[in-house]
Parts: sequence; structure tokens; C-alpha cells
Amino acid sequence: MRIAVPNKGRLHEPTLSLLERAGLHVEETADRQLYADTVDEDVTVLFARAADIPEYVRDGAADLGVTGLDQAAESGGVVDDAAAAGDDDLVDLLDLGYGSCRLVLAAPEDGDVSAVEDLEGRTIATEFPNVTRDYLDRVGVDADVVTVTGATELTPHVDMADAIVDITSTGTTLKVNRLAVIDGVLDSSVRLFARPDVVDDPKVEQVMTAFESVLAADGRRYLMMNAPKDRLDEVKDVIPGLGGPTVMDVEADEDGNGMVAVHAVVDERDVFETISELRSVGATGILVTEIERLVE
Ligand SMILES: Nc1ncnc2c1ncn2[C@@H]1O[C@H](COP(=O)(O)OP(=O)(O)OP(=O)(O)O)[C@@H](O)[C@H]1O
Ligand SMILES: O=P(O)(O)OC[C@H]1O[C@H](OP(=O)(O)OP(=O)(O)O)[C@H](O)[C@@H]1O
Ligand SMILES: [Mg+2]
Repeated sequence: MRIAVPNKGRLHEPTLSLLERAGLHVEETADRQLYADTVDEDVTVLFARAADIPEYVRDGAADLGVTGLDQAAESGGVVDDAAAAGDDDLVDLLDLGYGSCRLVLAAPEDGDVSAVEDLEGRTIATEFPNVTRDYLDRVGVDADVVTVTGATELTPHVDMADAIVDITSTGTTLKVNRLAVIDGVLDSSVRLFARPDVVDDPKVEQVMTAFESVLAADGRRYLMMNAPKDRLDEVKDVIPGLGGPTVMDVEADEDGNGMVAVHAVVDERDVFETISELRSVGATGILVTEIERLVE
């Protein structure tokens, strides 16, 4: 099975780190190599440009792809439900959470375009012509779409376009180019995409479970402690655990009081407060560790 992942750009590093955390270590390769093996002999990684990955998956060069929803939507149909997928659609299997950005319609701050309706018969420049045309159809506005391959923000200032559809995240690029957002076109983040015919493959489900386990571990911590047996109920009340803590008998303390070891998964935001509460109900030897993966 082949997974296509970004070969460079902002999505490259976080994707490799996700594969690593998911237990799919990618074997070292010389720079710019196109393929790499992983520790799983059935899984090969194929490095491609983020924008090309959807096409690699649709064509069958890869079975799975990791890239932005914006790129997948630009290349053709994307569905959430494999049962509803046409042959040429991609199935959006999993939101991997990073690469969050928005495709927006923007126009010069002091210009005469303040709503999409103002663009009737005018020109929009973008690196995403298909997403832009779909959007214009949706809102019922007839405008010309000009495709550019970069520096889109410049085009309204050189009379190439009246507005643009482009990626924004912090908003800095739009601001320095004196462009104001007029409408949202698409919310994007990095997803795991599959071809409809491989969705039920056990290997695909295995990769999905591995990725999900990494996402589930994010923001969670593992708490371990000893507690007096007779105060266990109070300890349990304090821990906002995942399906209740695990409790194991341990040796009695020097005074012969029964002790238990308590393990629990907690939200990292709760750790600070939980620890002082645990101490106040008699817990000792409290240990907090990171979780690499969590299969719920
Ligand atoms: N500013 C941003 N914030 C968050 N995500 C972004 C941002 N810009 C782009 N992305 C996401 O990353 C994807 C790839 O963008 P990136 O800039 O890494 O590659 P690229 O521009 O295709 O690289 P290159 O042009 O060098 O090949 C985009 O399709 C989008 O999903
Ligand atoms: O809202 P902001 O945080 O300013 O981010 C938006 C900018 O980020 C991306 O460019 P990138 O940095 O990838 O450069 P590129 O044009 O070379 O791809 C995108 O094309 C926007 O220009
Ligand atoms: Mg870029």
C-alpha cells in the first residue's frame, strides 16, 4: 500500500512526524528520493507536491494521501462517506488537525468591491480556479476566473483582477497587501484521503487507527499515583478519567494501611488542578507522563 505525503513545504515535517508517532517509521533516504519504505513492509511512502497528491490518489499511483482539503477540493470531488463516493471522488477519512487555513474571497480595502455580488462580470485571480468556480456557482455570481501560480495578493493592485480567492491563516499577508476578506470560500486542514475502492482494505483501517491513536493522545497525560485504599472513592471523584481509572492493589504502607496504585488518562489542562486535589485526598508518589498513542 502506498501513502503519498508532501515532499516539501509547510506540510512535510508535521506529516513525517505524524507517521513516526503513529509507529510507521519512514526509512532514511537520500534527499529528494521519491519513495521510501516504512517499518511495515506492506506500506510505502511516496513523496509528492502537496498540490499533486490528490491526483496521485485518484489515479491509483497511491492508495492514501495526506494533504490539505483545499488541494483535494481543487482537484475534484471529495466526500466524507465512502458509500456516497463516485469512482473519481476522494474519501476524506480523517482530519489530521494541522495545516488549518481558510480559502477566502478578498478585495482591496478601499476599493468598490465589498460583497461578492459586486463581482458580477468582473475578474477574480486565484491558485484555486475550480474551487472558485464552484463557489461562484453556489452564490450565483458570474465572474471571470484567472489562474495564477503565486503572489495572488498582488493581482488586484496591478489591474489584473478585482478580487482574489486565496489562503489565509493569521491574516498577515492579506493585511500587508491591503486586502479585506469579503467572504469565506472553504475551511481547510490536512486530511487523510483514500480512493473509494481501498477504504475497506484492512491495511487502510490499520493506518487510520494508528493516526487516530496519535490524535487521541494529543493533549492527554497519564497520571499514576499511590493512594490509601480507604480514600479510593475520594481519589476517583477527583480524577476526570477516561472511563474511570485503573486500580491495582499494592503493598500496605509501614503502618499496615491498605494502599492502591491508581492510573488514569487526563486532559493536560486538568493536570495542574488535579494534582493538588489528589494530594489533599492522600495520594502520594504522583507521576505525570506523556502518552504517545491512545486507542480508545
Ligand atoms: N498560511 C498557511 N497556514 C496554514 N496552512 C497553510 C498555509 N498556507 C498553506 N497552507 C496549507 O498547506 C498546503 C501547502 O502549502 P505549502 O505552502 O506548504 O506548499 P506549497 O505552497 O504548495 O509549496 P511549494 O509552492 O513550495 O511547492 C496548502 O494547500 C494548505 O492546505
Ligand atoms: O494569513 P497568513 O498567515 O499570512 O498566511 C497566508 C499565506 O500563507 C501562504 O503562503 P506561503 O507562506 O505558503 O508562501 P507561498 O506563497 O510561497 O506558498 C498563503 O499562500 C498565503 O499567502
Ligand atoms: Mg505556500
